[in-house]
Amino acid sequence: MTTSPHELDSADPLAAMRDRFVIDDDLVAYLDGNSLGRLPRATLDRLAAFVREEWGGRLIRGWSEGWVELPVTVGDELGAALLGAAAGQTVIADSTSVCIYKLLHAAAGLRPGRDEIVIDATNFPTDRYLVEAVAEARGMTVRWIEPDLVDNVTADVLAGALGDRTAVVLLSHVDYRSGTLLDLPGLTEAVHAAGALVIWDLCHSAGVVPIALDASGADFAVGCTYKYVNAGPGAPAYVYVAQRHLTHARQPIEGWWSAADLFGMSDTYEASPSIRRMLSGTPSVAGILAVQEGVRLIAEVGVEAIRAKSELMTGHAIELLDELGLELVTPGDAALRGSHVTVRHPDARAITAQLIERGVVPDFREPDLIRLGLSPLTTSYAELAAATRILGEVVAPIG
Ligand SMILES: Cc1ncc(COP(=O)(O)O)c(C=O)c1O
Ligand SMILES: Nc1c(O)cccc1C(=O)C[C@H](N)C(=O)O
Repeated sequence: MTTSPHELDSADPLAAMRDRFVIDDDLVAYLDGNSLGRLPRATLDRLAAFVREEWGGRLIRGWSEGWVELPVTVGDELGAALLGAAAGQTVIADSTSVCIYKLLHAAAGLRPGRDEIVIDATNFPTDRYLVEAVAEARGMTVRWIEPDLVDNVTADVLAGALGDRTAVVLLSHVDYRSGTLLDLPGLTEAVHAAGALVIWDLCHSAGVVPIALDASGADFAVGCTYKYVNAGPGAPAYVYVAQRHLTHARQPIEGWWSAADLFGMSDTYEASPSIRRMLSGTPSVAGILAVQEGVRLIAEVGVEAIRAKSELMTGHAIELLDELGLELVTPGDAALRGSHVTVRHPDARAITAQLIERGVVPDFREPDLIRLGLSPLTTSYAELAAATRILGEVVAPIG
């Protein structure tokens, strides 16, 4: 006999976390937490208090009462809870795209004499566009890897692209379409063996997949906070720079916030010796506070527990989708996938529109993919069951 969604929710050790989020929408199922996570109740209170008391009450004094340090203190919290990063290597800043731009320049600058940037053709558009832009600006060449969408960047595929011209490799830890999880330690080692540096885009893995950047010897990493970190639309991103690169890495938007003495108003620029050198201008205090609340919720239960639920839930989703006879483009092996599951269907766009009409929110990705994001802190088995039941009703007449 199959286990009911109610029984699965009752047995879920993270089920109570759902109550820590605002869930007052009219949806049957929200399966898009991998694009925009739900609003934590703590964030609602924290931001209201910040606006009223800190901004409203303290005004400019807030900068010397803690705001200036926030990018680094919250960066350290995020690094410790989500990235396996010791303090002093992670900072909250800008958007993922801007941070990727900074890191590509910084990494390329550390490998003078090498003129290739390697990236896979399946990577997220902003990553691909920025690699092209930075390569052009620096007179470098883009070396494209063309992996299979499901297998994605394996050691073999990457090996064929690396050589003594490789300066930098940019990889996404979890593929935004297939959900394939790459071997971060293994691929990092392969890049290093070629004498190159690696930048990891952790957008679709941080908060749902345990990550050990320090232990893996990763050079650089970047990611957004509005997905599994639940920090809200447009919340700032984070940048990780391994300690050993900190004093040498130079980024291209050096402003007063990356300078050694922020309020020194010096005539000449001297980069901060700390991770602050990755900042540029005034950060969004409200945005960083939202990141802090999201990180604290994850830290409370730990990424390992989140991953355990994610593996079970994505496995359960795959079973339900298999029963509907749908084609999956997500690895069947839990060790090889992140926390979203993707279906390929020629009518994916129309199906997604019908699902949304019936209160089920997944997302559609060009050209024929429907992505179901399972966010372990907020997604219930009841939601997943309702979504797949409705999906079955929608696809049945189409075939
Ligand atoms: C893998 C990946 N990288 C980068 C981004 C874009 O980052 P942003 O728009 O926050 O700069 C996203 C999602 O939007 C993404 O999924
Ligand atoms: N960042 C987004 C946005 O500003 C608008 C709509 C969606 C997004 C997303 O995050 C998309 C997401 N990265 C994806 O994997 O497709």
